Amino acid sequence: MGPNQGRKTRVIAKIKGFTDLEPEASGKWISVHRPKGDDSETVAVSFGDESTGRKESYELDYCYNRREGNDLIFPREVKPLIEDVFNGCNATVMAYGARGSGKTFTIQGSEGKPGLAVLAMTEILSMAEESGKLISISCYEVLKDHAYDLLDSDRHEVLVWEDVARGKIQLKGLSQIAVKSIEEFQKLYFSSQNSHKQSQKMVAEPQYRSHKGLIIHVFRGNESGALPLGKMNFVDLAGYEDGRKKSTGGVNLLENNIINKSIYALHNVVYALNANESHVPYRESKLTRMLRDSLGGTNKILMITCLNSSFCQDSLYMANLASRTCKGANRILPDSTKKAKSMVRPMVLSSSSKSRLPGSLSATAAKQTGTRVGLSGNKANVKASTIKGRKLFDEVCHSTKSKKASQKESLPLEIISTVTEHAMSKEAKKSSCISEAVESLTEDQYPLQSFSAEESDVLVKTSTQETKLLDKAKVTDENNCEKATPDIEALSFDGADSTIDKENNLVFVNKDESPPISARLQELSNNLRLLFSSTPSCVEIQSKTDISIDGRVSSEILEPQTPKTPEPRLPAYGKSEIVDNSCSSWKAFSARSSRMKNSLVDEYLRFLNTASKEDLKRLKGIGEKRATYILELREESPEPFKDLDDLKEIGMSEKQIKGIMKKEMGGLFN
Ligand SMILES: Nc1ncnc2c1ncn2[C@@H]1O[C@H](COP(=O)(O)OP(=O)(O)OP(=O)(O)O)[C@@H](O)[C@H]1O
Repeated sequence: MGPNQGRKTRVIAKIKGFTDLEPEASGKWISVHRPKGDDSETVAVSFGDESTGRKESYELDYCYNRREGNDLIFPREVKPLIEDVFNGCNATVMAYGARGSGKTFTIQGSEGKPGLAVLAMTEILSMAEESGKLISISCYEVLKDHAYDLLDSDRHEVLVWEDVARGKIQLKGLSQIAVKSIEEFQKLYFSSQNSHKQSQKMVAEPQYRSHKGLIIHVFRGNESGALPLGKMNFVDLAGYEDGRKKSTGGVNLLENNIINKSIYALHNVVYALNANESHVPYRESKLTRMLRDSLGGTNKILMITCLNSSFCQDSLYMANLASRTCKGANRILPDSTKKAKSMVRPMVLSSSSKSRLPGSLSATAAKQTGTRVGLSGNKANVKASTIKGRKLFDEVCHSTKSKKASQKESLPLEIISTVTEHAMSKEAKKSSCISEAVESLTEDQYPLQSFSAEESDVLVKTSTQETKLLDKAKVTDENNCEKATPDIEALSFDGADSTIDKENNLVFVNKDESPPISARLQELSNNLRLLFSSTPSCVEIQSKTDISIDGRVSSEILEPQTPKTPEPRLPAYGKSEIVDNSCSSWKAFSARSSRMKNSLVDEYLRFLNTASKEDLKRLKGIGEKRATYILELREESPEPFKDLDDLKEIGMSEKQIKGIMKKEMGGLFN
């Protein structure tokens, strides 16, 4: 590694090697200037736009050119991280970039050209053999902010549980398989990454893209009692694509926005860590939540910006992003920032003084990046890059920072791994497997009463056992998410539409003060009455947006209305429904009761998002500690509870919520 060896994060780039489709001549638009050759502390990556003659430069820690492959990147960048892992740290190597920029080639590699993960595993296995360590792997995929286990043939969903009090992350339901040889690893790894078996959700998406992650766990001890030592993450992020392009190659725009948002979220986290900010916005995406215990503290991060070798506007955006993230490392680079102006602006490569990034966050991000981490050479902007508490890309303004959040970051993080039985090939099954589930608490073991104020010190289900490696048996985690998911899904929102709904809901959040609980209950009561009113069964029931936050129900809803011919519409919970005139009473009843259920869930979540601490404590199952934690979460994000899944953040299961709601709301029917 170069002179930045001591740094927590290194942001480098790799220009994709030429392929048959991209002849050498096409690579002139991008060049690298390394002032001190291989030992350069920083390098400048320049992009020339042949049509306008403009040139833009971005400063990064290093950049590998087209001819420098993984065999060179590995010993310089990745091998030192492996040593850290064997010394008890976690390390994360991430490749991101435009679509087709060589991310998979860099991380995974191809036949005969091993990627960084494969080279790392070869080294790790050899070090493990020498030092008597045990190795296992997990593979996952993050699709639309949901994680799935890639070592499981059903690709069940993986849940991320955080024990904030103890600083632990639990990837609930993620399989681990022990590996002893590189052949064994390659078989598992490649089949998990490249298999066309998809979860049901994925099948519904013809051109889905996802982030793919590999975790290499290193254990000390022996097979009858191993303890986690460190882990190494490799993440191949989904390809970036400007969401505002006219043609996105058939890619779903919403999906694209989610992907871009999570790429920004990752950079925000790395920037905040580099800048030693007191608040690190891990909660902005599933991926950053999953990686949380590998990113903070003394853990190491290597970010690899993959750049297309021929002209690609999206690669420019990525280089810009990388350069900004690089600046989080307490460095101010006035010269290079003066150079970079407008080339990163989408569509138009000219004259604005403020650099903008496209995508879902563009409106806000453009405004904020202009003033926060400017690349325009404006001194104030350069200064802004070192201001603590600021972010590169910020969708919502975070008004206050929680001191407690910073305390949380400093807590020791341990790995709690959950092992599920997997259904891999016979060969895979032969390999010995991490066998003992760390814990197998079921929801039933956490009765509602256990979350009283006095006993709420356990915020999430946590392990009381150490992860152990056993030689043969594989034990199923009875509490894996396969069991939990159907219930959750029954009440959760459709991913795509709920995003829109959630954003709209922000309008209704009263941030200034929490209405009295009586008003809130009145509002719930109105909702319930509405749902139980004698409206003819085939008349559309108004969506919740017709009910105002102050508890009044619009007269338009209460007044009896002439039954209309129903039309397709987008109700509060995202799915387009038509109430058919010919529907049976049972269907009508089911539709209503499911709306009622959704309405209650929504009201409950809204209450958690807005109520005062005192009011929160009045809810069953909340208590002092949980109420305090909820307020902390609200400081980090104005609306932390968007769906039932988010309640796991405060250690509440769906079953508990339903029970609580039954108790809270039951009185309204009396
Ligand atoms: N350094 C390289 N040398 C030669 N060929 C490469 C190199 N990097 C990538 N390629 C080739 O370019 C193509 C795209 O690469 P790859 O699939 O790694 O891109 P990607 O960024 O992962 O794409 P996506 O965004 O679709 O996931 C592949 O055919 C790959 O073999």
